[in-house]
Amino acid sequence: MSTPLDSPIPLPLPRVAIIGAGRVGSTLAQRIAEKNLADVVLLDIVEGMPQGLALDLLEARGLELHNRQIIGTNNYADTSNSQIVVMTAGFPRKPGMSRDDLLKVNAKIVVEAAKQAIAYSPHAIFIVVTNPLDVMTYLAWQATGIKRDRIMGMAGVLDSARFATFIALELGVLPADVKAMVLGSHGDLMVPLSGYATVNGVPITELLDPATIERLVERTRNGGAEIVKLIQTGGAFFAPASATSVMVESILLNQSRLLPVAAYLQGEYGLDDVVIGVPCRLGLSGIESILELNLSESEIKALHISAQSVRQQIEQWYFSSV
Ligand SMILES: NC(=O)c1ccc[n+]([C@@H]2O[C@H](COP(=O)([O-])OP(=O)(O)OC[C@H]3O[C@@H](n4cnc5c(N)ncnc54)[C@H](O)[C@@H]3O)[C@@H](O)[C@H]2O)c1
Ligand SMILES: O=C(O)C[C@H](O)C(=O)O
Repeated sequence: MSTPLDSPIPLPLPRVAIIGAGRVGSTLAQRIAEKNLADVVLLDIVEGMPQGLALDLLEARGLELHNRQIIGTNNYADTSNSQIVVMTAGFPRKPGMSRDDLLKVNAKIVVEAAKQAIAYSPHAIFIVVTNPLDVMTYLAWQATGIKRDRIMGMAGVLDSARFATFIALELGVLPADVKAMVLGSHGDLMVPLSGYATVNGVPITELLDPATIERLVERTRNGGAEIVKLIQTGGAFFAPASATSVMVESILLNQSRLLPVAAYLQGEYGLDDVVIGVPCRLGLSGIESILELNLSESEIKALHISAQSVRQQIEQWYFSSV
C-alpha cells in the first residue's frame, strides 16, 4: 500500500520565459538549461526560429548531461506560469548608434510584450535586458503594474564583469579574483566605483596608478560600443547572457546575492521615480533589499547625473507617445 511518503507530489519545475529568441535570448536559454536552473520557454515573433533553436538545444541535452525542457514558441500561452520572464525582445544597436537611439523602436516592443507576458505569468519576476536598459525597465514596470521588487534590469552585473575583466587583464590575475561594482545607468554615464574594486580584498588603488584606473574605467564605459564596433551586425551576447543567468540563478536558488541591478527607486540615494543601477540583494521574492552605500560626493553627483539622463528619456518617450 502506498503512503504519502512513497509517492510524493512532484514539485513543479521552475520555468523561465525568455521573450526574444535572438542572440542574447538564445544564449541565455542555453546557459539556464546547461546550468540546470529551470525549464525554458523561448518566444519570438519570427515563426519557426524559436522552435528551431529549442530543438537544437534539446538535441544537446544528452551531451551536456541535463534534462531540462526547452520549448520554442510564438504563442504567449506557452509561457504560462513562468517564475521569471526575461525581456530580450527588441533591436540591438549598430556601429555609430547610442543605446538611447533604440528608445522609440524598442519601447513599443517591450511595452506590448511585457503586457502579454504578465497576462500569462501574473506572479513572475521580470528581468529586462532590452536597451536602452533603464528606460525599458521603467516602461515594463509601468506596463505590467507589478510591485517594484519584482522588476529589474540587467546591466550592472555585465558592466561590473567588464570592469573586473579589464582589471584582471591589466594585472595578469585570475578574473575570478577580481570583484568590481558599477552603478548608474547602462550608458556613457555609468558609475564604476573604483574604490570598491578589489583583487581578493586588496583595493585596486593599492595596485594600479590613478591614470591606469581611469583608462580601465573609460574602457568599461565604452565596453558595449567596443564590441558593437567589432561585430558590426549587433552587440555583445555571451557576457550579457552570463550576467543575466547569474541574476536568474540568485533568484531561483534564493541565493540572496548582492548584485548591481537596475531598480525602481523610491528615495534611495536621494532619487525618486526612476530606474537606475544600485546594489540589490536578489532572492526568491525578487529584489529583497536595496543597499545604500556610503558614496563620495562625486560618486553621488555622478549617480544623479546618470539618473537625470534616464528621466529625460522617460519624459521624451511619454511626450512623443501622447
Ligand atoms: N542590458 C544589457 O546589458 C544588454 C546586453 C546585450 C544586449 N542588450 C539588448 O538586448 C536586446 C536584444 O539583443 P540581441 O543581441 O539578442 O538582439 P537580436 O536582434 O539578436 O534579438 C532580438 C530578438 O527580438 C525579437 N523580437 C523583436 N520584436 C519582438 C516582439 N515584439 N516580440 C518578441 N520578440 C521580438 C527579434 O525577432 C529578435 O529575434 C537589444 O535591445 C540589445 O541592445 C542589452
Ligand atoms: O552595447 C550594446 O548596445 C549592447 C549592450 O548594452 C552591451 O553593453 O553590450
